[in-house]
Amino acid sequence: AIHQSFDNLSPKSSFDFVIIGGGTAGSVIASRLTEDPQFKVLLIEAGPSNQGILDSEIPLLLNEIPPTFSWNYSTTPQVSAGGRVVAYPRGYLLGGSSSVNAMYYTRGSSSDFDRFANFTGDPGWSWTNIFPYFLKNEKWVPPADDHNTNGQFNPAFHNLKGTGMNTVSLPGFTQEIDGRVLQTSKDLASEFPFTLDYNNGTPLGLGYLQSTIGNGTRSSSAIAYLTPSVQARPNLQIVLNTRVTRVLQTNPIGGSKSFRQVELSTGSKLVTVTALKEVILSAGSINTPHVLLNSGIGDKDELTKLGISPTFDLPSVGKNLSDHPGLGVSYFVNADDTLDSIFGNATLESELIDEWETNRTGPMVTIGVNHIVLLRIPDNSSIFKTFSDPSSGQKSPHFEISISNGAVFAALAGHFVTALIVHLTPASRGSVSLQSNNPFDPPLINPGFLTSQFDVQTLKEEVTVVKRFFSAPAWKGYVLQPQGTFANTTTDQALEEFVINNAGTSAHPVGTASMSPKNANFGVVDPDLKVKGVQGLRIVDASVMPFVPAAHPQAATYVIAERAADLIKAEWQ
Ligand SMILES: Cc1cc2nc3c(=O)[nH]c(=O)nc-3n(C[C@H](O)[C@H](O)[C@H](O)COP(=O)(O)OP(=O)(O)OC[C@H]3O[C@@H](n4cnc5c(N)ncnc54)[C@H](O)[C@@H]3O)c2cc1C
Repeated sequence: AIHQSFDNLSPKSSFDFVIIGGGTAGSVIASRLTEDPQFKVLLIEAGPSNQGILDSEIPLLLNEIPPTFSWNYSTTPQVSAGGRVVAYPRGYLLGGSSSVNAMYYTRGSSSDFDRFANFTGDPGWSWTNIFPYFLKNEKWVPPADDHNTNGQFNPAFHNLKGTGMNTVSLPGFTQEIDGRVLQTSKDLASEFPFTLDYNNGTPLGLGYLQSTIGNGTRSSSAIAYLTPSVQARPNLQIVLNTRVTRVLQTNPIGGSKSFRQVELSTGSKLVTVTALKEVILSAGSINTPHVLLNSGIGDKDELTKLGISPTFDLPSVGKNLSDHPGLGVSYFVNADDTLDSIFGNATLESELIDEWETNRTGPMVTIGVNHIVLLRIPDNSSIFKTFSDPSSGQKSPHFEISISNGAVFAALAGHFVTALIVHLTPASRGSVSLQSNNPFDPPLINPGFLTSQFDVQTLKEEVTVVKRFFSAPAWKGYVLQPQGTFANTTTDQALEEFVINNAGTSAHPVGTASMSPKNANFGVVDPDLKVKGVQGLRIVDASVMPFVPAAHPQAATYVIAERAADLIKAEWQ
């Protein structure tokens, strides 16, 4: 059942597992654990339901999702990025960030997962062992326009059997620029070669975007895993609009501290609920360390300074924040049929929403990006004379370029083509910390953007690669002058200033409750995702990744959650 408030829950209820956060990972865990009727599960979500939010359902309207469904965080001033305070979106509703994200489905490279395995000493995280979980999560479906997809993906790497959960598809609406994008992979084949499927473990080249979209509609963790039949399970209770403030100590087990109790706010008062088996913290890369630190689990000296009694000294909590800095550059184009026409014209937008509601067709069924390019900085680049390569391997990209038929991610007057750069291998690291001992105060989020010169120098190089992309013959007569301050990036210094003044978040934070080897004196969780040194508390969300993968991280989050569900079931069944 779904409850709008904690007060609606029967006071007699008892739970084997209490999951904090009904987001991307938390919804997977709730769904998988309650497949076993013997497990009673409580899922607590701070935000409201995901139902009936049109801007969340319609892919192209992702930027119009109201701020009521975000935690509305922002960063601390980013000293190496012009002192700017950067908005930091996080989903605040059932499905979490999967209900508000941009729906890119990118798994990362095989070496990203092999690095997880080597770093943690657990072969279970390797690409080979994780691959079945991609197929367990993914439900490959035809695109919204049902076009022939031969030559646009490799079926060998996907689950076409209908047994998966999360719908994934190719773009269901052709953009006017698609032919030019594909022609660029021929015009400049050595730099931008076509790849049939970037989700095959070696994501290098220009390929068709795969998205978590089915029938022209967003697929989120809530939609895919908390279906009406899952919600109807007698062993699952979902409580919305309920914020967890802390995890509390329960009786020690085998001489170790135990944290099986959850403190939450009903809106008017703080109450507790205790798990018989485990508390699973799935509040995401920002709020998971926030809950831990408020609970006294973190660096004991830092907590003491804030007036919080340390309950367990774990200095790595909130450290190692890794995010992909990104930026967009646009060119004016010699056309008037770009996506910009839609956003400047309320009548047209509403007609296209009507088309979407009636047929699930038209431009609303995509995110406005049909192709992405995944590339490495060449080995002989002078950058590597100064910096070591932070990528996970030779077949793993350093950056991604998405090509969009408009300035879809910015409100600009005119007609544009846009390249969105995601710098996939940041060397900078940041942190999540507390500003006070009040659990309702937002955390201090410092991604440390551009604190490593590697990130500045590679982003400069990445912008230069975009310029080469649009210099291909395919764009002749179509691409006009660069838009805004991008037009001024004709000198090295101006390019550097452009990067420093424009790089922002791709909303991909990970690493703040990182896995580490079982007996390591750093890290937050063991490879089985149990919090180090304590009992009854596990973390399952993007925060456990020790390195940010060379990909938008929802696919990695899904497979981590799928494997975690198996680990938890194996332990308690
Ligand atoms: C705007 C945006 C665009 C993105 N685009 C993409 C993309 O295109 N492709 C991609 O792969 N990735 C994308 N990402 C990243 C991806 O969505 C996340 O990495 C992933 O969803 C994280 O999953 P999670 O389970 O760790 O956290 P979340 O999905 O954020 O879940 C955390 C949940 O916990 C709840 N919660 C937090 N604190 C508490 C508390 N104290 N009490 C109760 N509940 C709490 C939250 O409300 C939320 O529902 C994007 C993210 C954002 C925000």
